[in-house]
Amino acid sequence: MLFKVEMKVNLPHGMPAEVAAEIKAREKAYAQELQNQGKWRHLWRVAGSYANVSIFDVADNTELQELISALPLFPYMDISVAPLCRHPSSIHEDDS
Ligand SMILES: O=C(O)CC1=CCC(=O)O1
Repeated sequence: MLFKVEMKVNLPHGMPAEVAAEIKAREKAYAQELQNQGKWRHLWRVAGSYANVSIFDVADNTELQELISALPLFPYMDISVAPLCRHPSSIHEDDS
């Protein structure tokens, strides 16, 4: 199942820089692991914002919840999720 996931990062202003850097490093490693597994298909920065738009390819809602809630930045993000299905006008046969 494909899901569009929008994540907006809101780190506390008082968070020490080294703590933020350590969380971001763990976030990057985890995100790249999921991309290598094919579960995090797209990861795009929203220009001008500390936010991303992502496409996840997972078995079901439960797997998505497990993956997202394990993100190191999870406590500091506003996240919205939308399920996707194939558009009838799409020419890309792998859109499923
Ligand atoms: O910077 C972000 O948008 C949050 C994030 C998600 C995966 C990652 O490496 O950073």
